[in-house]
Amino acid sequence: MIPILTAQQIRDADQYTIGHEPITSINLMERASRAFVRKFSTLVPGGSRIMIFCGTGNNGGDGLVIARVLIQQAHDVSIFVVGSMERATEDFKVNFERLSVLTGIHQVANEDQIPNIPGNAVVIDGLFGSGLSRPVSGLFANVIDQINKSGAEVYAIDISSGLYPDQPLSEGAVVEATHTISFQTPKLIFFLPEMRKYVGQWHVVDIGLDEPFIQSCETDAFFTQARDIALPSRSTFDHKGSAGRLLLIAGSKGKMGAATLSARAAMRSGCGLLYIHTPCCGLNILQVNVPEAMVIEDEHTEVITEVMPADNVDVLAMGPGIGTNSLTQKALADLILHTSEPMVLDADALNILALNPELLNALPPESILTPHPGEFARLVGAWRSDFEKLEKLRWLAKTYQLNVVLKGAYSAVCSSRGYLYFNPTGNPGMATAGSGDVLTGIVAALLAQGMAPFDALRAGVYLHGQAGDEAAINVGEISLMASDLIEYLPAAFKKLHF
Ligand SMILES: NC(=O)C1=CN([C@@H]2O[C@H](COP(=O)(O)OP(=O)(O)OC[C@H]3O[C@@H](n4cnc5c(N)ncnc54)[C@H](OP(=O)(O)O)[C@@H]3O)[C@@H](O)[C@H]2O)[C@@H](O)CC1
Ligand SMILES: [K+]
Repeated sequence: MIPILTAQQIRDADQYTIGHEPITSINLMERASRAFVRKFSTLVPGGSRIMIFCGTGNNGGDGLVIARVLIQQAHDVSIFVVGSMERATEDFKVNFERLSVLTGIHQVANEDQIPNIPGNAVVIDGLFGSGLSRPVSGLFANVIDQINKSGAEVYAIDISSGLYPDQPLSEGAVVEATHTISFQTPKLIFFLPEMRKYVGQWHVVDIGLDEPFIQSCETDAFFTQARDIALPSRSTFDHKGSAGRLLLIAGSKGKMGAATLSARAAMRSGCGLLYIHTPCCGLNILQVNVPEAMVIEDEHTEVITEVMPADNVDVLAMGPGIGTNSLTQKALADLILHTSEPMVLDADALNILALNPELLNALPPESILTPHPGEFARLVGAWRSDFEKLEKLRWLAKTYQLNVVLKGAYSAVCSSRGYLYFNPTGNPGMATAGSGDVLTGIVAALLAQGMAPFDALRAGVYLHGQAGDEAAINVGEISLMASDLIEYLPAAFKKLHF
């Protein structure tokens, strides 16, 4: 996993690397900027007119190095330095001298000197990086306004000017980048939907900061990588009873599709034995659609009214398609009170929890919740910013000792200790009916096979997204539907067994 560092930790990593590699700070700037150019060159067609805007801090210093390297590669480059040279950093000054030998540098000291930016130009934004200390206003804001209005493609160096790596949106001007080429580690804001407009598509380039130092930084947020995902192992002497016995409590009249999707996803995820508790109306549907499962009928024809834990199952999962009938509410409450092992709750089970919040206290510790943003809001109330949303996620997980995933782009998986792991897989095509039911089946099956609850959740979210990515390659994001996720689960599992 990749630790997500604060602005201060990034500065510390820079300083540590300078002192211990050792490398001079001017050479580290050179190395970072050359890494930027290597990535930039893969994204921008040759022959583009490139306009580089620099502040006089080290982000601007990077801009000057990038200008020099691009000029040496025969690109058409114009450079604009905004703000006072008196405040320039040492490394900026050295690179200013080096560049001056090769080309003229435009100074922008007032509004009249802001250049016209054609829509077909490529802008490189080096106004501010991680050293931003206040909202951007005045001349800098005017320059940013021109950049945003121009319609040109914008490549931010390290981070869009006006954004803090680890804080909510400031009130000042912010560059709306189409791409951000960031140094060494992704920044927290890259994972937040409200920042998308400013960050654009992000890329991280290795600038050789000290890896042991980065790994030793204390943080509670990470970006999950494939190598972090463990899977249950099968041994020669396994039989269906030892490969995980799951009781899925799902379905109600008109919502048997949710039960079917969950059940099939569980079987595709290695569940050894699957029981499905469902209202009588679901019997035939499930027997036909999931012949691998054993179906237990509720007394009621249309909704679930009573279900208890049984000795012959390892894990309980409840929610897909169950509705929120008062009889089902009571069934869930009774089940929770009689269960001591971690269970998986999704969909209407979460809505029932929101209607009866006292049940949260009774949930077995380490249970797993898989809300989408609507269900999450019902559980914790509305939020004003994505930062507040993450705080609420941590609060829910820590207060009730739960493992919770907040589904969406970069689904945030939170452990009961409040550690956040952003998931790298998945695509917008997965925002489709039944997608969540598939996730429930995958996670419950992994849990039933003996994985620790947090590991099962993180792996399930990763595999679900990977199946979505495999499906999207073949059917496209628009046509993608939840049953495709199940079809492509084998490919997702195979990919992890490299
Ligand atoms: N450290 C390293 O070795 C490496 C660093 N690298 C690069 O350096 C970047 C960080 O550089 P940095 O720390 O110099 O800060 P940067 O963002 O350029 O600007 C600071 C200047 O802006 C000013 N200022 C701030 N806010 C303002 C506002 N709203 N309006 C107006 N002014 C404002 C601020 O003023 P002050 O707050 O001091 O008053 C100060 O003068 C980093 O993102 C990466 O690109 C790489 O080369 C790798 C090696
Ligand atoms: K920048």
